[in-house]
Amino acid sequence: MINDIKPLRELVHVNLGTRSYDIIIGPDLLREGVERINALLPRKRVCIVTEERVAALHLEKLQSALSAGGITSEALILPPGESTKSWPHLERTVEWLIEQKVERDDLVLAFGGGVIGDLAGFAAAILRRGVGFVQMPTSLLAQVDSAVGGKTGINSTRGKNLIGAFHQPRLVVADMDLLGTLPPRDFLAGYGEVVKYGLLGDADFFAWLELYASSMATGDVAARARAVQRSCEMKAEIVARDEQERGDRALLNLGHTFGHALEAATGYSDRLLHGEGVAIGCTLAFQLSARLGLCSQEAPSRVAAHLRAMGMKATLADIAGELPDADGLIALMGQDKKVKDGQVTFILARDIGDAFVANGVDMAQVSALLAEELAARPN
Ligand SMILES: NC(=O)c1ccc[n+]([C@@H]2O[C@H](COP(=O)([O-])OP(=O)(O)OC[C@H]3O[C@@H](n4cnc5c(N)ncnc54)[C@H](O)[C@@H]3O)[C@@H](O)[C@H]2O)c1
Ligand SMILES: O=C(O)C(=O)C[C@@H](O)[C@H](O)[C@H](O)COP(=O)(O)O
Ligand SMILES: [Zn+2]
Repeated sequence: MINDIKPLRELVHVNLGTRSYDIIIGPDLLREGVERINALLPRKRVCIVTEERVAALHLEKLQSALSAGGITSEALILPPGESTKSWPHLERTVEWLIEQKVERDDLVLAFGGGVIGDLAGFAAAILRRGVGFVQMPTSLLAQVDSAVGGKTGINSTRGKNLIGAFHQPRLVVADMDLLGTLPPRDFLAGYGEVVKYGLLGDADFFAWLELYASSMATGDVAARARAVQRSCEMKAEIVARDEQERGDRALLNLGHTFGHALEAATGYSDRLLHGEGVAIGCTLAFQLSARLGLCSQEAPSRVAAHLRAMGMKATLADIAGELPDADGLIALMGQDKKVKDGQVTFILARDIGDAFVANGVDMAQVSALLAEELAARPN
């Protein structure tokens, strides 16, 4: 049984030439994390960017460990939530880092979920035309996805992550112990991105998740560590071959063409978390693939069944409140970063574990699918 296995410390390398770095994964990583940060620092001082919920639970311990390792630290504590990924908080963060006289050889420490990682990473990318940063992800979503690969940025009211830069971290420290305090809804939202990896490129991993993901949700640290490791391996491999999404890095966007439109439609609010939008978006991507005759009818049913078994949102019917009509959702997709020549790009699938990047998709089929799914929502 997976839950009898003590999780070990694992290491995944992101191979990007001079911008290469390690992801360390495991329980009880504070000491090793601090040692590795120390090795990267010419002067023994870091500026931590974090947010209120994470700070209340974990900041003191982090600062004590840094201090025990001979590193002084200052912390900026921002409000939690998606709305922090915005111009005002970016400005506040950059100005604070300037006030702290952060130099190019210093490190900014992003200590939080995907919101803090994306915002602090972007602040580091633009400050003095680029200072170094380290990701210490505290949510499942950030450990399996956002802390890795160097996509940093903030949202525009017109679309998700529309302002940003590619800026790779120098190190990622994914300490499993931090996940112990994550609320169940946020854990499951992060799980949406884990499922995505199985669906896009590893059918065996998806089958493993069908067996073990429920024990992950109830606290099985070994199962969590394995899922984080496999997700990071897959992301590292894709990012190493296409760092700036000129080609098949877009596979990591499975579920996101729909998901980002749904997040915009729900105002980047608690109505729909990013990972929840991705999970629903994955079901829609498989439904569209089946409708286009690319995969079997069973594939989307299997995706939705697994999400439901995990207690997750699986279809548009699971989003409470008003949604735009099909044309409205398609209009929101028009701001997607994968749009080429005015045409929306989708990530579709031939089967579970076999996704591909699809251009020139018949938008009448997309519209018909969305109209059917919207009509199936309870009034
Ligand atoms: N850059 C990328 O490649 C990439 C990839 C995926 C997602 N993202 C972005 O990541 C964001 C979503 O990330 P997220 O789900 O981590 O959201 P988040 O940062 O808002 O964290 C989710 C919630 O969990 C809380 N939290 C975080 N760690 C905690 C802990 N250890 N204990 C208790 N509470 C904790 C936060 O306060 C928040 O309420 C979105 O903005 C999304 O666009 C970026
Ligand atoms: O790293 C990537 O590449 C991804 O697409 C990962 C996604 O999970 C993530 O949500 C990313 O921020 C979306 O990228 P975007 O370019 O569509 O904003
Ligand atoms: Zn995502």
